[in-house]
Amino acid sequence: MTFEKLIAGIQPIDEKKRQAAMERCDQLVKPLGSLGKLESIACRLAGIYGEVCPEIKGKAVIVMAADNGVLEEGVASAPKEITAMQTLNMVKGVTGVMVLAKQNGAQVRIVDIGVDAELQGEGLIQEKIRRGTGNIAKEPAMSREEAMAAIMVGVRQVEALKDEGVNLFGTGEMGIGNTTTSSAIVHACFPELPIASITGKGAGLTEEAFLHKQDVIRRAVEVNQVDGADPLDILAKVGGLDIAGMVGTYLGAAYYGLPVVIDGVISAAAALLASRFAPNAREYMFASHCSMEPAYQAIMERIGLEPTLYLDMRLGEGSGCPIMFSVMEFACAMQKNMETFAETAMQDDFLVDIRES
Ligand SMILES: Cc1cc2ncn([C@H]3O[C@H](COP(=O)(O)O)[C@@H](O)[C@H]3O)c2cc1C
Ligand SMILES: O=C(O)c1cccnc1
Repeated sequence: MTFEKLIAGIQPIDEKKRQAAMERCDQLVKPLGSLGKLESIACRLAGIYGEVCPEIKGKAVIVMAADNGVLEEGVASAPKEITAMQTLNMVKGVTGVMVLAKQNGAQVRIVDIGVDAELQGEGLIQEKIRRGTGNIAKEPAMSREEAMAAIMVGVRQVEALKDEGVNLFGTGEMGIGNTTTSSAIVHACFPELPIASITGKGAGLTEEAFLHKQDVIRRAVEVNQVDGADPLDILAKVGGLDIAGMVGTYLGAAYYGLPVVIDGVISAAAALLASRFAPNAREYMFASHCSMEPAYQAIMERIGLEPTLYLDMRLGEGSGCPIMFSVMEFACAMQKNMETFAETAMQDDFLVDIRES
């Protein structure tokens, strides 16, 4: 598959099916709108799957692990080795996303797309484009070709899982320093926003290092002369391999007409770029929880998505996705298993009375 074919193949969702689902939802034995976001989730899933009563058959979070060269600027409290260590912990099944996914019954695919170490582990997918990226404060993270290759890694993961029966995806990552690259992407896309308003402390930082992180984000976009209108330029110059792989997950899911869940701020930065590559891709995205990182809200407001859950989470890894999968399963159960007033064979005049009260 070529990149051009991928982008050209991303179609809008089936609006007629979404409308038909809304009609059924409005007929269910409940006051109109009373199941809130479960209703809008079920109806958008109906438009995606082309079924009035959508059904989730298989779920997977795809975790992209990579190192970020910008770490040498002192923008993160954790050392680089944590990326490799935590990737192996994922393989062992003991990290946050692994435990939450197991609880939901979702599988997790862990992809080494650019960790700066030779990793081995059962089930670890080896798709290393290069060992870590360049330091974006001084040079591009990677070449355009490398960014494109990393996107296609994500697309191929979706393709393989789809063939195994997965029809709901989640995006995850592991890469120390990637809240810096995420904020740099947001700065390149929305230069009008003050950098302080789109920068957070990531996994934890001192006040002094936090101010320095803002300066690094400013310099990264300046030094690389990023073209804010070209998503590939942004991704290659100030992004990362982890984020590029996630862009591929979004675009792949949208190409195959399947829903995909956004986790935290890094995942949201990838969603932002994916929607710049293909505006229709946004219709396949579901926001899970509201990350505590400030750039998250800035992205969501601008791409027009609303977080579903407020859990004060700021872990990343894809940890919000399995929680959202459960919410989406509840939404499908509502749509399929509740009965309509007509199905329960109530009298029409009585029905009008109670529904209008
Ligand atoms: C032990 C540990 C486990 C993590 N799991 C996810 N992250 C999260 O923190 C990193 C981003 O934050 P920053 O930009 O500040 O480095 C990413 O790896 C993200 O997944 C972790 C971070 C740490 C330290
Ligand atoms: O929102 C996130 O995903 C996040 C926040 C802080 C650190 N790592 C991830």
